[in-house]
Amino acid sequence: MSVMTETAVRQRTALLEVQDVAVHFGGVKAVDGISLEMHPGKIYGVLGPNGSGKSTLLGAMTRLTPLTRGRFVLDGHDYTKAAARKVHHMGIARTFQTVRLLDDRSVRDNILLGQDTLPKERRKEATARVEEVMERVGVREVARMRPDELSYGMQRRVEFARAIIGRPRLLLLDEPTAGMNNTERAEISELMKQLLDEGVTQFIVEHDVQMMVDTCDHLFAMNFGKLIAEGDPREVVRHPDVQEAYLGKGATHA
Ligand SMILES: Nc1ncnc2c1ncn2[C@@H]1O[C@H](COP(=O)(O)OP(=O)(O)OP(=O)(O)O)[C@@H](O)[C@H]1O
Repeated sequence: MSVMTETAVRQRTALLEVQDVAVHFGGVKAVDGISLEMHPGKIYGVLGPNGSGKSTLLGAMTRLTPLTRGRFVLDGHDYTKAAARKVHHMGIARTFQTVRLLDDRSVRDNILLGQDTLPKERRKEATARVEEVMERVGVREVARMRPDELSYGMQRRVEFARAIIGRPRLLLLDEPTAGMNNTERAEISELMKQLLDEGVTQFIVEHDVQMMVDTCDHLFAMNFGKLIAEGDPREVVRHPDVQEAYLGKGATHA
């Protein structure tokens, strides 16, 4: 048997394993038996038409949405039954498709909000980092303002800052560039690449196919709650089932 270095062992271990996950809402099979793996140091994306189950999958991964069946394993630890708060502590953070900020708190307080439940040391560390994080996502000048005084694009940046302040290992982004102009989109893509360099594995739900091809290392495609393709982004968007499901029959893209 060959002796593997520690690095080789780590590379073989998936950061996140999703095993036969299903989420049914009554008769609606929003997620219907998804199995996938994400490895450290990559940007993953999921494409799929409206209602194909992308956001539900993301909600299930963070344990905010109850599972019908399946398992989640983060770095070898099964967290299928863990509370959402615990999952956050384990290093999974997310942004939401619709901005969820508190309008009676400042931008700065909103960014720190999710840290309340962390152990004291990690909370202190997050507070010490808040200026740097605000600078990074471009909201430092509006730190004292309330979210409802900001443009939608700025509100999305605040959400992004809130998700990265705790240094997650896995960052789940639900349509991070929705409502943004091209310059802002490019800035978010750049920020994602920087985070990747710092070792933050990412999973993005996004309808912007070109951005997904440009940004992601690996794409998943969903339809009717199932995985219909995965692999190299350019190959996935050319896959006949993806073309038909997502891009419309006869469409060509990328
Ligand atoms: N809380 C819920 N109760 C009942 N049905 C739900 C619930 N959440 C989602 N669904 C249904 O589950 C299916 C998948 O929805 P989901 O929002 O996950 O899709 P999506 O791929 O993220 O869509 P979009 O691209 O429009 O955001 C849809 O049919 C939706 O109506």
